[in-house]
Amino acid sequence: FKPRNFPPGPKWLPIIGSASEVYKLREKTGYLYKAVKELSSMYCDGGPVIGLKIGKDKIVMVNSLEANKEMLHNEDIDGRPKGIFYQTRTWGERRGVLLTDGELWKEQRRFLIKHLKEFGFGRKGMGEIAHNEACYMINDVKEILNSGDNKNCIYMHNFFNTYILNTLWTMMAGIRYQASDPQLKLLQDLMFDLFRAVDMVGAVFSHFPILSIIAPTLSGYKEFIRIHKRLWKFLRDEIAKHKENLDAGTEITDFMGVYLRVLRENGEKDTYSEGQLVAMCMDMFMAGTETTSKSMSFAFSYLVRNQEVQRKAQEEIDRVVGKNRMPTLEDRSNMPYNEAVVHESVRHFMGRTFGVPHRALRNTTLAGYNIPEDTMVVSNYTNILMDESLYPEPYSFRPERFLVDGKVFLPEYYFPFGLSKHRCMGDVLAKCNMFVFTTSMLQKFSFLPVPGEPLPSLEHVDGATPSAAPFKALVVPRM
Ligand code: HEM
Repeated sequence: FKPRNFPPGPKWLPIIGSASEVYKLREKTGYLYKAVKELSSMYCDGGPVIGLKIGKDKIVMVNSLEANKEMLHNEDIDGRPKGIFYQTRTWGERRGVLLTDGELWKEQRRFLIKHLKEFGFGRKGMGEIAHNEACYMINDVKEILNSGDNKNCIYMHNFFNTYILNTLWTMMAGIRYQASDPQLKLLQDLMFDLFRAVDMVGAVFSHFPILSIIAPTLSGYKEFIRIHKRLWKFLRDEIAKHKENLDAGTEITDFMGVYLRVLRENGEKDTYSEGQLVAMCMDMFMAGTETTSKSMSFAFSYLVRNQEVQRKAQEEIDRVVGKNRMPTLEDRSNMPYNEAVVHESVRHFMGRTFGVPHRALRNTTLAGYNIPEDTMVVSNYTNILMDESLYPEPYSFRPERFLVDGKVFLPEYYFPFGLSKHRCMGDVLAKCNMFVFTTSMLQKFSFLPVPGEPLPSLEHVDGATPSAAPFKALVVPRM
Protein backbone atom coordinates (compact mmCIF):
# COMPACT_ATOMS: atom_id res chain seq x y z
CA PHE A 1 0.00 0.00 0.00
CA LYS A 2 1.05 3.55 -0.59
CA PRO A 3 2.12 5.19 2.64
CA ARG A 4 -0.07 8.02 3.86
CA ASN A 5 0.58 11.39 2.17
CA PHE A 6 3.23 9.86 -0.13
CA PRO A 7 3.96 12.05 -3.20
CA PRO A 8 1.36 11.59 -5.97
CA GLY A 9 2.10 9.18 -8.81
CA PRO A 10 0.85 6.14 -10.73
CA LYS A 11 -0.95 3.23 -9.08
CA TRP A 12 1.04 0.56 -7.28
CA LEU A 13 0.24 -2.94 -8.44
CA PRO A 14 1.21 -5.97 -6.32
CA ILE A 15 4.91 -6.91 -6.69
CA ILE A 16 5.71 -4.73 -9.69
CA GLY A 17 4.44 -1.43 -8.27
CA SER A 18 4.34 1.17 -11.04
CA ALA A 19 7.14 -0.50 -13.04
CA SER A 20 5.13 -1.43 -16.12
CA GLU A 21 3.84 2.11 -16.59
CA VAL A 22 7.34 3.57 -16.20
CA TYR A 23 8.94 1.03 -18.56
CA LYS A 24 6.18 1.48 -21.17
CA LEU A 25 6.65 5.23 -21.20
CA ARG A 26 10.38 4.85 -21.34
CA GLU A 27 10.00 2.60 -24.36
CA LYS A 28 7.66 5.08 -26.01
CA THR A 29 9.72 8.21 -25.36
CA GLY A 30 13.16 6.59 -25.61
CA TYR A 31 14.44 8.26 -22.44
CA LEU A 32 13.87 7.84 -18.70
CA TYR A 33 13.75 11.59 -18.14
CA LYS A 34 11.04 12.00 -20.76
CA ALA A 35 9.06 9.15 -19.16
CA VAL A 36 9.28 10.89 -15.78
CA LYS A 37 8.20 14.16 -17.37
CA GLU A 38 5.10 12.53 -18.87
CA LEU A 39 4.27 10.80 -15.60
CA SER A 40 4.63 14.10 -13.75
CA SER A 41 2.20 15.87 -16.02
CA MET A 42 -0.22 12.93 -15.85
CA TYR A 43 -0.24 12.47 -12.08
CA CYS A 44 0.93 15.57 -10.32
CA ASP A 45 0.26 18.37 -12.76
CA GLY A 46 3.92 19.35 -12.89
CA GLY A 47 4.06 19.32 -9.04
CA PRO A 48 7.31 19.39 -7.05
CA VAL A 49 7.66 15.64 -6.48
CA ILE A 50 6.35 12.41 -7.96
CA GLY A 51 6.19 9.09 -6.09
CA LEU A 52 6.85 5.75 -7.80
CA LYS A 53 7.39 2.16 -6.79
CA ILE A 54 9.50 -0.01 -9.05
CA GLY A 55 9.54 -3.55 -7.77
CA LYS A 56 10.64 -3.31 -4.16
CA ASP A 57 11.93 0.27 -4.38
CA LYS A 58 9.98 3.32 -3.32
CA ILE A 59 11.34 6.17 -5.43
CA VAL A 60 10.61 9.89 -5.24
CA MET A 61 11.70 12.00 -8.19
CA VAL A 62 12.25 15.62 -7.22
CA ASN A 63 11.12 17.94 -9.98
CA SER A 64 10.97 21.51 -8.80
CA LEU A 65 13.87 23.81 -8.02
CA GLU A 66 12.63 24.56 -4.49
CA ALA A 67 12.05 20.89 -3.64
CA ASN A 68 15.52 20.00 -4.93
CA LYS A 69 17.16 22.59 -2.72
CA GLU A 70 15.06 21.42 0.24
CA MET A 71 16.02 17.80 -0.42
CA LEU A 72 19.75 18.39 -0.85
CA HIS A 73 19.89 20.36 2.41
CA ASN A 74 17.75 17.90 4.42
CA GLU A 75 20.14 15.75 6.49
CA ASP A 76 17.44 13.12 6.90
CA ILE A 77 17.83 12.46 3.15
CA ASP A 78 21.61 12.25 3.24
CA GLY A 79 21.78 8.48 2.87
CA ARG A 80 22.71 6.54 -0.26
CA PRO A 81 20.60 3.58 -1.41
CA LYS A 82 21.24 0.09 -0.09
CA GLY A 83 20.60 -3.19 -1.84
CA ILE A 84 21.94 -5.64 -4.36
CA PHE A 85 22.81 -3.09 -7.05
CA TYR A 86 24.78 -0.84 -4.74
CA GLN A 87 26.51 -3.63 -2.84
CA THR A 88 27.28 -6.25 -5.47
CA ARG A 89 29.62 -3.76 -7.09
CA THR A 90 31.68 -3.85 -3.88
CA TRP A 91 31.48 -7.56 -3.00
CA GLY A 92 28.29 -7.47 -0.98
CA GLU A 93 29.51 -4.84 1.47
CA ARG A 94 28.90 -1.11 1.24
CA ARG A 95 32.21 0.46 0.37
CA GLY A 96 33.63 3.41 -1.53
CA VAL A 97 32.64 7.09 -1.39
CA LEU A 98 30.11 7.51 -4.18
CA LEU A 99 27.32 5.28 -2.92
CA THR A 100 27.92 5.13 0.81
CA ASP A 101 26.80 7.12 3.84
CA GLY A 102 27.40 7.36 7.60
CA GLU A 103 30.79 7.17 9.27
CA LEU A 104 32.49 5.21 6.47
CA TRP A 105 31.54 7.80 3.86
CA LYS A 106 32.45 10.76 6.09
CA GLU A 107 35.84 9.43 7.14
CA GLN A 108 36.90 8.11 3.75
CA ARG A 109 35.71 11.17 1.80
CA ARG A 110 37.71 13.40 4.15
CA PHE A 111 40.81 11.21 3.79
CA LEU A 112 40.51 11.05 0.00
CA ILE A 113 40.21 14.81 -0.46
CA LYS A 114 42.99 15.58 2.03
CA HIS A 115 45.52 13.26 0.43
CA LEU A 116 44.60 13.85 -3.21
CA LYS A 117 45.46 17.50 -2.55
CA GLU A 118 49.05 16.45 -1.88
CA PHE A 119 49.20 15.40 -5.52
CA GLY A 120 47.62 18.50 -6.99
CA PHE A 121 43.86 17.94 -6.60
CA GLY A 122 42.14 21.31 -6.26
CA ARG A 123 45.52 23.05 -6.26
CA LYS A 124 47.83 24.66 -8.79
CA GLY A 125 49.32 21.28 -9.69
CA MET A 126 45.97 20.28 -11.14
CA GLY A 127 46.19 22.94 -13.86
CA GLU A 128 49.69 21.71 -14.73
CA ILE A 129 48.52 18.11 -15.00
CA ALA A 130 45.66 19.20 -17.30
CA HIS A 131 48.03 21.27 -19.42
CA ASN A 132 50.48 18.39 -19.72
CA GLU A 133 47.69 16.08 -20.83
CA ALA A 134 46.41 18.67 -23.33
CA CYS A 135 49.89 18.65 -24.96
CA TYR A 136 49.66 14.87 -25.47
CA MET A 137 46.16 15.28 -26.85
CA ILE A 138 47.15 17.95 -29.36
CA ASN A 139 50.06 15.81 -30.56
CA ASP A 140 47.75 12.84 -31.00
CA VAL A 141 45.38 14.95 -33.12
CA LYS A 142 48.31 16.17 -35.23
CA GLU A 143 49.44 12.59 -35.74
CA ILE A 144 45.98 11.54 -36.86
CA LEU A 145 45.86 14.45 -39.31
CA ASN A 146 49.37 13.74 -40.62
CA SER A 147 48.56 10.08 -41.12
CA GLY A 148 46.05 11.18 -43.75
CA ASP A 149 43.62 8.51 -42.52
CA ASN A 150 39.90 9.16 -42.32
CA LYS A 151 40.14 12.31 -44.46
CA ASN A 152 40.75 14.34 -41.28
CA CYS A 153 37.37 13.36 -39.85
CA ILE A 154 37.68 12.28 -36.23
CA TYR A 155 35.10 10.64 -33.95
CA MET A 156 34.67 13.18 -31.16
CA HIS A 157 31.98 11.77 -28.84
CA ASN A 158 34.51 9.55 -27.04
CA PHE A 159 37.71 11.30 -28.00
CA PHE A 160 38.51 12.78 -24.58
CA ASN A 161 38.06 9.70 -22.38
CA THR A 162 41.68 8.68 -21.88
CA TYR A 163 43.03 12.20 -21.42
CA ILE A 164 40.38 12.92 -18.79
CA LEU A 165 41.14 9.67 -17.01
CA ASN A 166 44.86 10.42 -17.08
CA THR A 167 44.48 13.68 -15.14
CA LEU A 168 42.75 11.85 -12.31
CA TRP A 169 44.83 8.68 -12.51
CA THR A 170 48.06 10.65 -12.30
CA MET A 171 46.96 11.65 -8.80
CA MET A 172 45.22 8.41 -7.82
CA ALA A 173 47.73 5.88 -9.16
CA GLY A 174 50.64 7.82 -10.65
CA ILE A 175 49.89 6.58 -14.16
CA ARG A 176 48.96 7.98 -17.53
CA TYR A 177 47.86 5.86 -20.46
CA GLN A 178 48.29 6.17 -24.21
CA ALA A 179 44.97 6.88 -25.90
CA SER A 180 45.62 3.76 -27.97
CA ASP A 181 46.30 1.48 -24.95
CA PRO A 182 44.27 -1.67 -25.72
CA GLN A 183 43.65 -2.60 -22.09
CA LEU A 184 42.31 0.84 -21.29
CA LYS A 185 40.23 0.92 -24.44
CA LEU A 186 38.59 -2.31 -23.30
CA LEU A 187 37.86 -0.88 -19.85
CA GLN A 188 36.39 2.28 -21.32
CA ASP A 189 34.15 0.29 -23.63
CA LEU A 190 33.02 -1.76 -20.63
CA MET A 191 32.23 1.39 -18.68
CA PHE A 192 30.33 2.82 -21.62
CA ASP A 193 28.25 -0.38 -21.80
CA LEU A 194 27.68 -0.33 -18.07
CA PHE A 195 26.49 3.25 -17.95
CA ARG A 196 24.21 2.61 -20.89
CA ALA A 197 22.74 -0.56 -19.38
CA VAL A 198 21.84 0.89 -15.99
CA ASP A 199 20.22 4.14 -15.01
CA MET A 200 20.58 6.39 -12.00
CA VAL A 201 17.89 4.55 -10.07
CA GLY A 202 19.30 1.07 -10.74
CA ALA A 203 18.61 -1.78 -13.12
CA VAL A 204 15.86 -4.36 -13.55
CA PHE A 205 17.60 -6.84 -11.24
CA SER A 206 17.98 -4.26 -8.46
CA HIS A 207 14.27 -3.45 -8.37
CA PHE A 208 13.42 -7.16 -8.60
CA PRO A 209 16.36 -8.92 -6.88
CA ILE A 210 14.81 -12.36 -7.40
CA LEU A 211 15.51 -11.94 -11.13
CA SER A 212 19.25 -12.01 -10.47
CA ILE A 213 18.74 -15.67 -9.51
CA ILE A 214 15.99 -16.82 -11.85
CA ALA A 215 16.86 -14.73 -14.91
CA PRO A 216 20.47 -13.58 -14.46
CA THR A 217 21.09 -12.90 -18.15
CA LEU A 218 17.79 -11.29 -19.01
CA SER A 219 17.79 -9.04 -15.96
CA GLY A 220 21.28 -7.72 -16.76
CA TYR A 221 22.79 -9.18 -13.58
CA LYS A 222 25.31 -11.45 -15.32
CA GLU A 223 26.61 -8.61 -17.47
CA PHE A 224 26.82 -6.31 -14.45
CA ILE A 225 29.01 -8.87 -12.65
CA ARG A 226 31.16 -9.51 -15.75
CA ILE A 227 31.96 -5.81 -16.15
CA HIS A 228 32.73 -5.35 -12.46
CA LYS A 229 35.00 -8.38 -12.30
CA ARG A 230 37.07 -6.90 -15.11
CA LEU A 231 37.23 -3.53 -13.35
CA TRP A 232 38.23 -5.08 -10.03
CA LYS A 233 41.03 -7.03 -11.71
CA PHE A 234 42.35 -3.87 -13.35
CA LEU A 235 42.41 -2.05 -10.01
CA ARG A 236 43.75 -4.95 -7.96
CA ASP A 237 46.64 -5.44 -10.42
CA GLU A 238 47.56 -1.79 -10.00
CA ILE A 239 47.36 -2.03 -6.21
CA ALA A 240 49.62 -5.10 -6.32
CA LYS A 241 52.23 -3.09 -8.23
CA HIS A 242 52.00 -0.31 -5.64
CA LYS A 243 52.55 -2.83 -2.85
CA GLU A 244 55.74 -4.00 -4.53
CA ASN A 245 56.91 -0.39 -4.73
CA LEU A 246 56.13 0.11 -1.06
CA ASP A 247 58.19 -2.99 -0.21
CA ALA A 248 61.04 -1.64 -2.29
CA GLY A 249 60.87 1.70 -0.43
CA THR A 250 60.11 3.71 -3.58
CA GLU A 251 58.95 7.27 -2.94
CA ILE A 252 55.17 7.61 -2.67
CA THR A 253 53.80 9.76 -5.47
CA ASP A 254 50.07 9.01 -5.52
CA PHE A 255 46.96 8.33 -3.44
CA MET A 256 47.16 4.52 -3.72
CA GLY A 257 50.62 4.65 -2.20
CA VAL A 258 49.46 6.83 0.72
CA TYR A 259 46.52 4.56 1.47
CA LEU A 260 48.63 1.40 1.39
CA ARG A 261 51.17 3.01 3.70
CA VAL A 262 48.39 3.79 6.19
CA LEU A 263 47.23 0.17 5.99
CA ARG A 264 50.79 -1.06 6.56
CA GLU A 265 51.23 1.21 9.58
CA ASN A 266 47.84 0.74 11.26
CA GLY A 267 46.45 -2.48 9.79
CA GLU A 268 42.86 -2.77 8.56
CA LYS A 269 41.20 -0.63 11.22
CA ASP A 270 37.93 1.32 11.56
CA THR A 271 36.73 2.06 8.06
CA TYR A 272 40.13 1.47 6.41
CA SER A 273 40.66 -1.70 4.37
CA GLU A 274 42.14 -2.79 1.09
CA GLY A 275 38.63 -3.51 -0.18
CA GLN A 276 37.72 0.08 0.62
CA LEU A 277 40.72 1.28 -1.39
CA VAL A 278 39.65 -0.75 -4.44
CA ALA A 279 36.09 0.55 -4.07
CA MET A 280 37.24 4.16 -3.81
CA CYS A 281 39.39 3.81 -6.90
CA MET A 282 36.45 2.30 -8.75
CA ASP A 283 34.19 5.16 -7.63
CA MET A 284 36.66 7.77 -8.76
CA PHE A 285 37.15 5.95 -12.04
CA MET A 286 33.39 5.93 -12.64
CA ALA A 287 32.38 9.29 -11.20
CA GLY A 288 35.43 11.13 -12.43
CA THR A 289 35.85 10.09 -16.02
CA GLU A 290 32.47 9.35 -17.59
CA THR A 291 30.94 12.61 -16.35
CA THR A 292 33.63 14.95 -17.61
CA SER A 293 34.27 13.21 -20.92
CA LYS A 294 30.58 13.06 -21.70
CA SER A 295 30.20 16.76 -20.88
CA MET A 296 33.02 17.31 -23.38
CA SER A 297 31.16 15.14 -25.91
CA PHE A 298 28.18 17.51 -25.65
CA ALA A 299 30.47 20.55 -25.85
CA PHE A 300 32.04 19.46 -29.12
CA SER A 301 28.82 18.19 -30.62
CA TYR A 302 27.35 21.67 -30.10
CA LEU A 303 30.53 23.46 -31.20
CA VAL A 304 30.34 21.61 -34.52
CA ARG A 305 26.66 22.43 -34.89
CA ASN A 306 27.10 26.02 -33.81
CA GLN A 307 30.08 27.55 -35.62
CA GLU A 308 29.28 31.02 -34.29
CA VAL A 309 29.96 29.91 -30.69
CA GLN A 310 33.20 28.26 -31.85
CA ARG A 311 34.28 31.45 -33.61
CA LYS A 312 33.65 33.57 -30.49
CA ALA A 313 35.57 31.13 -28.29
CA GLN A 314 38.50 31.17 -30.74
CA GLU A 315 38.45 34.94 -30.98
CA GLU A 316 38.84 35.17 -27.19
CA ILE A 317 41.63 32.56 -27.17
CA ASP A 318 43.53 34.39 -29.92
CA ARG A 319 43.11 37.74 -28.16
CA VAL A 320 44.02 36.65 -24.62
CA VAL A 321 46.48 33.79 -25.18
CA GLY A 322 47.71 34.44 -28.71
CA LYS A 323 49.39 31.78 -30.80
CA ASN A 324 52.79 31.43 -29.19
CA ARG A 325 51.84 29.52 -26.08
CA MET A 326 49.06 27.18 -25.05
CA PRO A 327 46.17 28.26 -22.79
CA THR A 328 46.52 27.41 -19.08
CA LEU A 329 44.20 27.40 -16.12
CA GLU A 330 45.54 30.80 -15.06
CA ASP A 331 44.05 32.30 -18.25
CA ARG A 332 40.54 31.36 -17.17
CA SER A 333 39.87 34.52 -15.18
CA ASN A 334 40.54 36.54 -18.35
CA MET A 335 38.46 34.33 -20.62
CA PRO A 336 34.82 34.59 -19.51
CA TYR A 337 33.41 33.36 -22.81
CA ASN A 338 35.38 30.11 -22.70
CA GLU A 339 34.58 29.64 -19.04
CA ALA A 340 30.91 30.09 -19.91
CA VAL A 341 31.30 27.40 -22.62
CA VAL A 342 32.30 25.00 -19.83
CA HIS A 343 29.25 25.85 -17.68
CA GLU A 344 26.96 25.51 -20.67
CA SER A 345 28.49 22.10 -21.51
CA VAL A 346 27.95 20.81 -17.98
CA ARG A 347 24.35 22.10 -18.12
CA HIS A 348 23.73 20.12 -21.31
CA PHE A 349 25.18 16.97 -19.74
CA MET A 350 23.45 17.09 -16.33
CA GLY A 351 20.30 18.51 -17.96
CA ARG A 352 19.75 15.10 -19.53
CA THR A 353 20.03 13.00 -16.42
CA PHE A 354 19.34 12.55 -12.72
CA GLY A 355 21.50 13.13 -9.66
CA VAL A 356 23.20 10.33 -7.74
CA PRO A 357 20.32 8.86 -5.70
CA HIS A 358 19.89 9.76 -2.04
CA ARG A 359 18.02 7.67 0.58
CA ALA A 360 15.84 8.79 3.47
CA LEU A 361 17.70 7.75 6.62
CA ARG A 362 14.51 8.10 8.67
CA ASN A 363 10.88 9.13 8.14
CA THR A 364 10.87 12.74 6.98
CA THR A 365 8.98 15.18 4.76
CA LEU A 366 9.67 16.87 1.45
CA ALA A 367 7.58 19.57 -0.24
CA GLY A 368 4.88 18.83 2.34
CA TYR A 369 4.68 15.08 1.57
CA ASN A 370 5.72 12.17 3.76
CA ILE A 371 8.91 10.39 2.80
CA PRO A 372 9.23 7.06 4.61
CA GLU A 373 12.62 5.75 5.76
CA ASP A 374 14.61 4.01 2.99
CA THR A 375 12.80 5.76 0.14
CA MET A 376 15.16 6.53 -2.74
CA VAL A 377 15.08 10.27 -3.49
CA VAL A 378 16.44 11.46 -6.80
CA SER A 379 17.03 14.95 -8.22
CA ASN A 380 15.48 15.33 -11.65
CA TYR A 381 18.12 17.63 -13.12
CA THR A 382 16.37 17.83 -16.49
CA ASN A 383 13.56 19.71 -14.85
CA ILE A 384 15.84 22.36 -13.40
CA LEU A 385 18.61 22.65 -15.97
CA MET A 386 16.32 22.47 -19.00
CA ASP A 387 13.55 24.65 -17.56
CA GLU A 388 12.53 27.13 -20.24
CA SER A 389 11.73 29.85 -17.73
CA LEU A 390 15.25 29.67 -16.28
CA TYR A 391 17.13 28.90 -19.50
CA PRO A 392 15.27 30.21 -22.58
CA GLU A 393 15.62 27.79 -25.52
CA PRO A 394 17.17 25.26 -23.17
CA TYR A 395 18.30 22.83 -25.87
CA SER A 396 20.34 25.42 -27.72
CA PHE A 397 23.97 26.03 -26.76
CA ARG A 398 24.32 29.59 -25.52
CA PRO A 399 27.31 30.37 -23.29
CA GLU A 400 26.01 33.96 -23.15
CA ARG A 401 23.39 32.87 -20.64
CA PHE A 402 26.18 32.71 -18.04
CA LEU A 403 27.57 36.15 -18.88
CA VAL A 404 26.46 39.48 -17.40
CA ASP A 405 28.29 42.61 -18.50
CA GLY A 406 31.01 40.45 -20.00
CA LYS A 407 31.66 38.59 -16.71
CA VAL A 408 30.72 35.04 -15.71
CA PHE A 409 27.63 35.00 -13.53
CA LEU A 410 26.26 31.74 -12.13
CA PRO A 411 22.67 32.06 -10.90
CA GLU A 412 21.74 30.37 -7.60
CA TYR A 413 19.55 27.91 -9.53
CA TYR A 414 22.58 26.52 -11.38
CA PHE A 415 24.00 23.67 -9.26
CA PRO A 416 24.81 20.79 -11.61
CA PHE A 417 27.29 19.36 -9.08
CA GLY A 418 24.73 19.14 -6.28
CA LEU A 419 24.63 21.08 -3.02
CA SER A 420 25.55 20.54 0.60
CA LYS A 421 27.30 17.49 2.09
CA HIS A 422 27.18 15.04 -0.83
CA ARG A 423 28.21 17.75 -3.27
CA CYS A 424 30.44 16.45 -6.06
CA MET A 425 34.03 15.94 -4.98
CA GLY A 426 35.45 16.58 -8.41
CA ASP A 427 33.79 19.78 -9.67
CA VAL A 428 36.99 21.80 -9.50
CA LEU A 429 38.95 19.17 -11.42
CA ALA A 430 36.15 18.71 -13.97
CA LYS A 431 35.93 22.44 -14.72
CA CYS A 432 39.72 22.76 -14.88
CA ASN A 433 40.03 19.89 -17.36
CA MET A 434 37.19 21.09 -19.52
CA PHE A 435 38.56 24.60 -19.73
CA VAL A 436 42.14 23.58 -20.51
CA PHE A 437 41.17 20.83 -22.98
CA THR A 438 38.56 22.85 -24.87
CA THR A 439 40.66 25.99 -25.22
CA SER A 440 43.79 24.01 -26.18
CA MET A 441 41.89 22.22 -28.92
CA LEU A 442 40.16 25.35 -30.24
CA GLN A 443 43.42 27.29 -30.30
CA LYS A 444 45.01 24.75 -32.63
CA PHE A 445 42.08 23.41 -34.66
CA SER A 446 38.63 24.21 -35.98
CA PHE A 447 35.94 21.53 -35.78
CA LEU A 448 33.61 21.60 -38.76
CA PRO A 449 30.64 19.51 -39.86
CA VAL A 450 31.67 16.61 -42.08
CA PRO A 451 30.80 17.64 -45.67
CA GLY A 452 27.90 15.68 -47.07
CA GLU A 453 26.91 14.24 -43.68
CA PRO A 454 24.16 15.41 -41.32
CA LEU A 455 25.09 17.65 -38.37
CA PRO A 456 25.69 15.88 -35.02
CA SER A 457 22.34 14.73 -33.71
CA LEU A 458 20.62 16.45 -30.80
CA GLU A 459 19.34 13.06 -29.66
CA HIS A 460 21.67 11.46 -27.15
CA VAL A 461 22.51 8.03 -25.79
CA ASP A 462 20.54 7.46 -22.57
CA GLY A 463 21.83 5.70 -19.45
CA ALA A 464 23.15 6.48 -15.97
CA THR A 465 25.19 9.20 -17.63
CA PRO A 466 24.01 10.49 -21.01
CA SER A 467 26.37 10.85 -23.94
CA ALA A 468 26.17 12.82 -27.16
CA ALA A 469 25.22 10.52 -30.01
CA PRO A 470 28.31 9.29 -31.93
CA PHE A 471 29.53 11.97 -34.35
CA LYS A 472 32.59 12.96 -36.37
CA ALA A 473 34.07 16.38 -37.00
CA LEU A 474 36.24 17.58 -39.85
CA VAL A 475 39.34 18.81 -38.04
CA VAL A 476 41.20 21.69 -39.68
CA PRO A 477 44.50 23.07 -38.30
CA ARG A 478 44.45 26.82 -37.52
CA MET A 479 48.16 27.37 -37.02
C1 HEM B 1 31.19 17.45 -15.39
C2 HEM B 1 31.59 16.62 -14.50
C3 HEM B 1 30.82 16.19 -13.26
C4 HEM B 1 29.51 16.38 -12.92
C5 HEM B 1 28.42 17.10 -13.72
C6 HEM B 1 29.31 15.78 -11.61
C7 HEM B 1 28.12 15.79 -10.91
C8 HEM B 1 27.94 15.19 -9.67
C9 HEM B 1 26.68 15.15 -8.96
C10 HEM B 1 25.37 15.78 -9.42
C11 HEM B 1 26.89 14.45 -7.82
C12 HEM B 1 25.84 14.06 -6.76
C13 HEM B 1 25.62 15.05 -5.67
C14 HEM B 1 24.57 14.54 -4.72
O1 HEM B 1 24.47 13.35 -4.45
O2 HEM B 1 23.75 15.33 -4.27
C15 HEM B 1 28.27 14.05 -7.79
C16 HEM B 1 28.87 13.31 -6.79
C17 HEM B 1 30.17 12.88 -6.82
N1 HEM B 1 31.13 13.18 -7.77
FE1 HEM B 1 30.85 14.29 -9.43
N2 HEM B 1 30.51 15.24 -11.20
C18 HEM B 1 31.46 15.48 -12.17
C19 HEM B 1 32.80 15.15 -12.12
C20 HEM B 1 33.41 14.47 -11.09
C21 HEM B 1 34.83 14.20 -11.00
C22 HEM B 1 35.88 14.68 -11.99
C23 HEM B 1 35.03 13.46 -9.86
C24 HEM B 1 36.29 12.93 -9.28
C25 HEM B 1 37.41 13.54 -9.23
C26 HEM B 1 33.72 13.29 -9.23
C27 HEM B 1 33.51 12.60 -8.06
C28 HEM B 1 32.30 12.55 -7.41
C29 HEM B 1 32.10 11.83 -6.15
C30 HEM B 1 33.14 11.00 -5.42
C31 HEM B 1 30.76 12.04 -5.78
C32 HEM B 1 30.06 11.54 -4.53
C33 HEM B 1 30.16 12.58 -3.45
C34 HEM B 1 29.53 12.16 -2.15
O3 HEM B 1 28.53 11.47 -2.14
O4 HEM B 1 30.07 12.56 -1.12
N3 HEM B 1 32.78 13.92 -10.01
N4 HEM B 1 28.90 14.52 -8.94
